[in-house]
Amino acid sequence: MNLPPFQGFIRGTVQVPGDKSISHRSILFGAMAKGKTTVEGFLLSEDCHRSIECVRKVGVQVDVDQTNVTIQSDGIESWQEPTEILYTGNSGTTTRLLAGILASSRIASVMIGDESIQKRPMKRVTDPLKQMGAEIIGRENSKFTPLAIQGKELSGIDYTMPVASAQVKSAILLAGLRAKGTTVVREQETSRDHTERMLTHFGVKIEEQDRVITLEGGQTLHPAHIVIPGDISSAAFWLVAAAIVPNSSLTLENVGLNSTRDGIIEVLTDMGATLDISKGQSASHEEIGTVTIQSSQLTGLEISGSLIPRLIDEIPIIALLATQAQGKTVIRDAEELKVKETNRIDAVVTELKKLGAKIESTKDGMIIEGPTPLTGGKITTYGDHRIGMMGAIASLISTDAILLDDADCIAVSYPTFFEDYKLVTTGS
Ligand SMILES: O=C(O)C1=C[C@@H](OP(=O)(O)O)[C@@H](O)[C@H](O)C1
Ligand SMILES: C=C(OP(=O)(O)O)C(=O)O
Repeated sequence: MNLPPFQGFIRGTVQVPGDKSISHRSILFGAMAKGKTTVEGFLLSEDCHRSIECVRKVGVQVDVDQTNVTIQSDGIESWQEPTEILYTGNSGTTTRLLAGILASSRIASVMIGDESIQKRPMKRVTDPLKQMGAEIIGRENSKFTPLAIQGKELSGIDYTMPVASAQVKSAILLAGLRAKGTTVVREQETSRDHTERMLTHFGVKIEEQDRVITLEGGQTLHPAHIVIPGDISSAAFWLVAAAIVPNSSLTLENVGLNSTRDGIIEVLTDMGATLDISKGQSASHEEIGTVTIQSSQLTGLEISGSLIPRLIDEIPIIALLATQAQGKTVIRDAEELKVKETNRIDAVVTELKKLGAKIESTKDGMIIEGPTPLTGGKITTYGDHRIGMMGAIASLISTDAILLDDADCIAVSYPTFFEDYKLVTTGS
């Protein structure tokens, strides 16, 4: 896709599509509950379709009507053994959360994903699940998919997380729900807590104190109605666009503002962006609000430690933001980027360098010097939606056209991205 250089400013009001993390959970938890779960504001992206297809294969009925979804299930105890392999595509969230759920079910199943998923680490979930008694076989001693899982009764676990990962935390908690005894997950850094919030919404008793999450086994989920907020990880692309294109002003409505996900707001504020945030009423245990941003002078800063999990998926677009900030931006403690859809440290540094950015990789992040005017060029996405969107936003400030080798991958999380691109650049 060829994106010509842009000469105007960013303006208008955008409602980004539903949150991807919460959309996955609505399907998976709805499939575990006995009865009818209804969802509003569902994200109709490729990754979320993978979650829907997987639960359909175990006998759960899912009806999609635009962004309204109905899940009708007889409960996880009635899941049927799938005759086909469960295909999780590009979705780490589907693969890892489902691994925990299937391990505690009573059915045998096999899961496989696309080329990228086949390279992503699974031992981080298979190890603790096996400690709970799970029967899992996977490539290279359960390091990678395909994973073959024979569901059975598990025992609770007291597990200290070696990495900040909501997918690992969720897999253990979901397995713990049907296990004997208590499951305790201890986090060193807080990762997104959508699972804990949504389990509460489904009537599960779960406690969190000082990064220690505890639940008793033998609990069932009660069907619920879920309202999904706009995805702050999608909103981040427009927030950055408005921050770096001179004379811009943009409003994002109905954005999820969960405090375990709002690191991008903190970074923009600390860099000197002009932001106005009004929090609305929470829906389905998640905070929601409206964010307005205006372009302004930006200054580089350090991003590290507990802030990293709060903005892990936003680092590609934050790197682009940092190319336009005065001084140095240092991103540390972000090794996890190496095991996403692609190695996002290498991908971001290689691709932004092609556009003339002053950016270097480090062992756990990157260092960016700004402000630097960006040229056009050919961006390789590596099939990674977030690299694709970073490239598209770069075209809003580049002097020449940006050529994206594969814009289709953006549909993994944001299928209507280019409609909103047109909206914010043309006003309609
Ligand atoms: O739980 C989730 O919905 C997610 C958790 C994060 O992954 P990790 O758990 O690997 O950190 C994030 O990068 C991913 O996009 C979605
Ligand atoms: C890493 C991501 O998702 P997942 O882990 O679900 O593939 C992402 O959306 O950036």
